[in-house]
Amino acid sequence: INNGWFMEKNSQWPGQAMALKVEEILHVEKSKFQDVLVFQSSNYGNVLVLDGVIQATERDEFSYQEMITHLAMNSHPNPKKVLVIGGGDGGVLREVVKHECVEEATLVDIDEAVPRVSKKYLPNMSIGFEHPNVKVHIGDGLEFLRDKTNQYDVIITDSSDPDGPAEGLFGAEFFQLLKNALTEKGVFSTQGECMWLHLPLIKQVMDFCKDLYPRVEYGYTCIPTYPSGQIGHIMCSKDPEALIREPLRKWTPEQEAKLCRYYNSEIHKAAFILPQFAKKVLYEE
Ligand SMILES: NCCCN[C@H]1CC[C@H](N)CC1
Repeated sequence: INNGWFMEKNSQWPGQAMALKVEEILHVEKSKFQDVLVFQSSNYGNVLVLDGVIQATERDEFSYQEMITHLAMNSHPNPKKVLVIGGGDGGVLREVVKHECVEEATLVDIDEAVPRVSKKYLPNMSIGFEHPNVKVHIGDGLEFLRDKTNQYDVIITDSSDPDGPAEGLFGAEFFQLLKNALTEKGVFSTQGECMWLHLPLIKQVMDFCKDLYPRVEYGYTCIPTYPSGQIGHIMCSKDPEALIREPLRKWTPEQEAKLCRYYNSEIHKAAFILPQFAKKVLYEE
């Protein structure tokens, strides 16, 4: 932070940087896995930063949390058991429990510091931990999955970037373990990175998913404070009949208005309409 500005300079997005004006630094710590920073920004509320990378701001986090969750949840006929890998700030859990069919939502995050810091500085996200059907497990998502078979209807991998503790969540082994852990019509969504910055990585992940799943899609959302203002979700289903690109389940417009600030059944479909440069790389035969 210099002369009152935080700048998200990082080798994963060379030559560019998101900058946010800092009102007050609220928390600085080195956890077992990463540097943790929380600051109050002038115009985006409180901001959570891990290893110098913006993870969530109070002003725009809903875009990412709603889309990574509801694109998957509304692509499953009746999701009762849900697993969240990463997501230690609680935002995805907050979205998962909006679906009344959910009987159990388990969250696995490797770093106990993230839920702890989120509960203190991001109350509108950590509210996700308060639901009675929620269980939290601190540990490595990859290890957690090793002995799970046919257990989860939806798995959401809300990770940081591959450069850091989340590295294993972008590898081929992880997607095989996900497949074992999912039930017959299981659906997963991942933090699928940005089409302006990571197209080769997205292509690589989708290609090894295509060997494992009959349905593989990339859907995206707009979010001002993530690099290049856009982030996607790689979504797969074990059900060859699954649509994914259109919601299988819908709330009424009234429910949508009450429950969501970003997601609705129309933008569910729009999320999978890609610009030519991305469609060509990700879906070329
Ligand atoms: N719930 C926290 C979201 C983590 N996902 C982010 C996606 C964009 C990345 N540059 C940083 C992590």
